[in-house]
Amino acid sequence: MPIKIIPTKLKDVKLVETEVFGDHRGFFTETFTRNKFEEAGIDFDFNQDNQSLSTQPGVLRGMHYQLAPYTQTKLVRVVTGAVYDVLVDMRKGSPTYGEWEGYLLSEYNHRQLLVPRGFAHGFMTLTPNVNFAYKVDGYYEPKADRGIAFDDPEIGIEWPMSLDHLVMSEKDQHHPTLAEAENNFIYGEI
Ligand SMILES: Cc1cn([C@H]2C[C@H](O)[C@@H](COP(=O)(O)OP(=O)(O)O[C@H]3O[C@H](C)C(=O)[C@H](O)[C@H]3O)O2)c(=O)[nH]c1=O
Repeated sequence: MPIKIIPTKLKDVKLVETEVFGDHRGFFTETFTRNKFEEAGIDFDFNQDNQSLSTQPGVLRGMHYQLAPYTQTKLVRVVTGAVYDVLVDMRKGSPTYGEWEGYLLSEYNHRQLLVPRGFAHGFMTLTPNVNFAYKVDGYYEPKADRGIAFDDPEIGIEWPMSLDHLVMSEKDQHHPTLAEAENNFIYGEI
């Protein structure tokens, strides 16, 4: 079965579903198969694999990106648990610049999300013990690591849980707004 691609409201952002083989033991799925993904139009030279564990519901990581030339395409998925995954289009000139969209990714729907370069990415955990795994096609570069505020009123992300008791890193509590943020993304040039 070919990879199923589900388009989204945001330009160039895709949800991805691979074939899941369930049986009395559980399930098997190929989470990444280069030729099948290429046939589906997802052709990136992933060079780093990441995993994070978030132990509680209400952990919010984001909204992160790396400045050019250290931008990253990300292929993200949830191994255990469930998250509300959110993207913001930061590409100046994009038809969806400044817009956001959220996606339910979980161990149950097996959905993956392709995050193009030039998007801020974050997620809120909906369950305990969320193992979040993702591939990137650009190495981590601390000097290019940036973020925008998860609660930027001009973006207006509608998170599914109360913002009163979030579990966040110190840096994620103090990002600038999109309007204030350092941003060198030009649509069509990254
Ligand atoms: C991202 C990254 C981090 N680190 C180190 C840096 C820190 O000492 C530690 C935790 O990093 P951070 O707090 O940035 O981790 P997250 O909050 O999960 O950030 C990630 O989560 C959001 C949702 C993303 O989309 C990004 O991939 C990434 O920013 O891992 C590395 O050594 N390599 C890396 O590639």
